Amino acid sequence: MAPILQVKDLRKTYEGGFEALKGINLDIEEGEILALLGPNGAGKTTLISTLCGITQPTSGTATVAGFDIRTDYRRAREQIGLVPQEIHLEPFSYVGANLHFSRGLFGKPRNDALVDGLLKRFSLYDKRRNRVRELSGGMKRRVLIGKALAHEPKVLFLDEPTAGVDVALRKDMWDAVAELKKEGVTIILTTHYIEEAEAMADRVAVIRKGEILMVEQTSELMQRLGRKVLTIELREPLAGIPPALGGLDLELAPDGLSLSYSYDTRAERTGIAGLMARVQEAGIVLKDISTTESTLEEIFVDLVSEGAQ
Ligand SMILES: Nc1ncnc2c1ncn2[C@@H]1O[C@H](COP(=O)(O)OP(=O)(O)OP(=O)(O)O)[C@@H](O)[C@H]1O
Repeated sequence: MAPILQVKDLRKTYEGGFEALKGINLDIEEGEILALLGPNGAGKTTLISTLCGITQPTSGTATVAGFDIRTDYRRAREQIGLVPQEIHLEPFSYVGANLHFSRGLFGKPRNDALVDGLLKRFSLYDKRRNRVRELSGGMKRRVLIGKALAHEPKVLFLDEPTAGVDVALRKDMWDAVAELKKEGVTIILTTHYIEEAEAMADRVAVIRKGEILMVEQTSELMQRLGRKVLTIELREPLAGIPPALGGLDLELAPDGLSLSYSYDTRAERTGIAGLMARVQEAGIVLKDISTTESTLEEIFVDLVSEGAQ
């Protein structure tokens, strides 16, 4: 099956000459969750806005469910639900009406059951007759998601869905996204919360200065770039790293009670066996050993700073 979203050499140069997108290529399969990660100003919002027809690309093509975003704009846009970064809602409008109205904008017939279902899913049903201005910030954000889904789009863009949202609501949002995925909705989200990408996304695309540095399965990215740290807890504190362990990439904790050794999981030889033999030879008594893997956050920071050099 053809990818639901196909982006080919998409470029955007803003008036004034700033190149915000420098030839983006990206294919997204139906039902996939892709996290778009990148530092401030990387071009994430520009990419989303371009795909949604809010911003005109300078060159390149993109299709949504086979419809070209330029030559078949209306039909392409119909396939998309957009949850923008900023909350734009008319304060005096009613919650339920927002969803009905949004559906109507796409020329879809009124569907009370569908709108009620969305209101219930996002715990807004009891508030359906309230005005937007009576809602909390988190509730408003949920109205935005309900609105974006009211015309039954195939692809949902979430531009930083959980920015400024408390932990409980963030978890709710993750659950809602997981449920939408089960229904076959394709989701592209931008986030600064890297644990969010790690928890939800099937693939992660890293974008920096208008270019995609990499797109990879979340699990493979972790494995490919992941480093592990072996921590050796000691029975007796060490004042310094003993000469017998010199030349190894070791760090001693400030309290002298643990040594940590960072190694590449991809390497043919991790050096762990040699390290352990030397620890034993040096007469160091161990209390415990553990390993930890780098989080996506660490990988991401590494990648972005590597690119910056
Ligand atoms: N209308 C515009 N005119 C000129 N430059 C713009 C315009 N909109 C965005 N830019 C520039 O394009 C670059 C990419 O911005 P964009 O908003 O796409 O980044 P982002 O990755 O979404 O950032 P953030 O994480 O901060 O939301 C930035 O350098 C920004 O200043």
